Amino acid sequence: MAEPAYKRRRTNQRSPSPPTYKLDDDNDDNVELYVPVAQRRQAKLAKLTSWGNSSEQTARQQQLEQEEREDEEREEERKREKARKERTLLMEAQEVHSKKAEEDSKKTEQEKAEEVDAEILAAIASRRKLASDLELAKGVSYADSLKTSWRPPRFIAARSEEQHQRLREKYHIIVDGEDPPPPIENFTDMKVPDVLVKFLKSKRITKPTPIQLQGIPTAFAGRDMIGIAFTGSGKTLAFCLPIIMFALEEETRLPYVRGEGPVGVILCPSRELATQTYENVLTWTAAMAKDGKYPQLNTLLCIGGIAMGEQSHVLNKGLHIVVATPGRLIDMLEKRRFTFDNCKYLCMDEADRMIDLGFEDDVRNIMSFFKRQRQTLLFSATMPRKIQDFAQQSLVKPVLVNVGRAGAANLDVLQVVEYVKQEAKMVYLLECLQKTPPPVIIFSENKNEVDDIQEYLLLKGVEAVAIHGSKTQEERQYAIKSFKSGAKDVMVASGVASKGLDFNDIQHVIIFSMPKEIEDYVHQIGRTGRSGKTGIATTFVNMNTPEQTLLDLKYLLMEAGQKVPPFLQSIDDPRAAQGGSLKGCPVCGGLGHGISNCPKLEDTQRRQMASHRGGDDRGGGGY
Ligand SMILES: Nc1ncnc2c1ncn2[C@@H]1O[C@H](COP(=O)(O)OP(=O)(O)OP(=O)(O)O)[C@@H](O)[C@H]1O
Repeated sequence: MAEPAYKRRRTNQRSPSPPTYKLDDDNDDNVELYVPVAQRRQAKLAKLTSWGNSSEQTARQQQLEQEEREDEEREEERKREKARKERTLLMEAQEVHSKKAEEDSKKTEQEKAEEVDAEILAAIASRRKLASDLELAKGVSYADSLKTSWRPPRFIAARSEEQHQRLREKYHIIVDGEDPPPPIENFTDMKVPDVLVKFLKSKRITKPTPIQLQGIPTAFAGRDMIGIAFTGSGKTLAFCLPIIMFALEEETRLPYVRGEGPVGVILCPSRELATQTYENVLTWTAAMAKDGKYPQLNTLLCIGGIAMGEQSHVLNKGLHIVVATPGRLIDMLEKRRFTFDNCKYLCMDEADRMIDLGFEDDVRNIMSFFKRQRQTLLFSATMPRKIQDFAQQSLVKPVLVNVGRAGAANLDVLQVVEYVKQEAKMVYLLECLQKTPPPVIIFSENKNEVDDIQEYLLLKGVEAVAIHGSKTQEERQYAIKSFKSGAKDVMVASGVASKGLDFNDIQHVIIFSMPKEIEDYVHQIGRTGRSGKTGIATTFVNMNTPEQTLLDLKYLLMEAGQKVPPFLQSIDDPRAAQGGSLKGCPVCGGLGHGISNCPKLEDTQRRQMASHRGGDDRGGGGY
């Protein structure tokens, strides 16, 4: 009687068969069960010798031995095949690895560094477009620039593109973008009203500077633009004139009444810069209204630290132009003190600084108050490639107008770099002040040091005022006013006063402590040598100045054809030893380092981390 199946299974469990192994894990259909040779031989021998006479058994024995030899050979072959397979995989892996190593070894250190730089740049380039949240959410994008009624004079429009290009080359203007408007060499041909041309002449502004010559026609034509030109080259007029002309056109067509406007807004990263731009706009609009031929335009200064009640007389009329810092502007828009329902023009001065200072979201917020397409203009003396690329994506058919390398120093400034020991700085400062007559600006990176320098100078009988971020709005205004009017000879300032401020005929800029970021240095020395005049900048460096900064400085001096002192000459660029070209940093424009060593990037990341932790680390006094 056959045993029940469950019992047989139990028996098998008690005397288990020898273990079997799969040879080929990848293919279950062809599984070949492997029984070790010794076991196979023993089983076979027992089977063959268990029957027949002795000669038959001997013959079977020999046959068995023969089979065993064949088995062994097969076994050897199987082992060799297995080893071959394993070796091939290993070798393949090794080959791939050594090929990559060979390719890597062919790359210069410079190429490897460039690859790393490109990776870092790609990682930080993931910004959102500079557009309003509504536009972003709805995917609204405009295909065409804003239409304006301005046309260049016929004789200029009739010129060929080659002729335009020759003119640009004459003034070292580089333009980029589709179908750029023509450069125009005088204000009258730009169709600027005679009264304003006369007024500008009275201020010794007779011929447009290169950025004006290409930038004003570009803005008049309604094109979005990025304008880059060195410090003191007249960017303010280039972006104020178009807004004034658009406002005039609107007001002439149908006068603005209370609650209407503005036509356009100019955004600045600091209160001081906004105040200065506002004063320029007031001067130019007043000059036009003076002879009664043109209507009076109303301009509002919208910055933190001043009571808006003071300006209620402007808000009680139709409003044409607003000059603002981001924080106060948002506040006013949210309170609906005015709206951007008919606003068509947005200009950001020192646009890169605005983004650097963390105003990117504020700018986007401001954009969301626009109800229709706007013309957007971004201006700066230093606009590194990273911000240019990012900004270009946010504009409509933009024209890039570039006069000189973004971040290059103004060639009208004689740059002198001196090695001065920390403890000798104060005394040497007095000696340095003798180089030129006043007015002189002294820059320091540190607020306490600004105060110390002012105190020291006052003790020595020098009429000095001081300005930095911890001063009250009144103190800041007093310092600027008394220095501008000539009542004070020396202004001691921290970085806040450096960018964009236009003081009359500064003879000498002394940089008491060299800023870490070379862009700041470019802006600081740029307070002299403005509107075609020459000036001197003396910079103190010593062993406290980071080598990286000194290297940036060395290259900047070389680029500007300035004297490089021996202690700077002796600093070697570690990148030079690695071969290849020494490109400027795309984040800050510094020529002495790549992106991986960028102090500005480090600083931005530090600030971002601080703001993630909840701190508001924004500087610049933009509110
Ligand atoms: N076409 C011109 N001819 C002569 N002087 C001019 C001209 N345009 C502007 N200026 C004068 O040049 C000075 C510097 O101009 P502005 O402040 O606009 O420079 P900027 O390019 O904005 O400099 P920054 O980058 O430092 O802000 C001003 O005093 C201005 O009146």
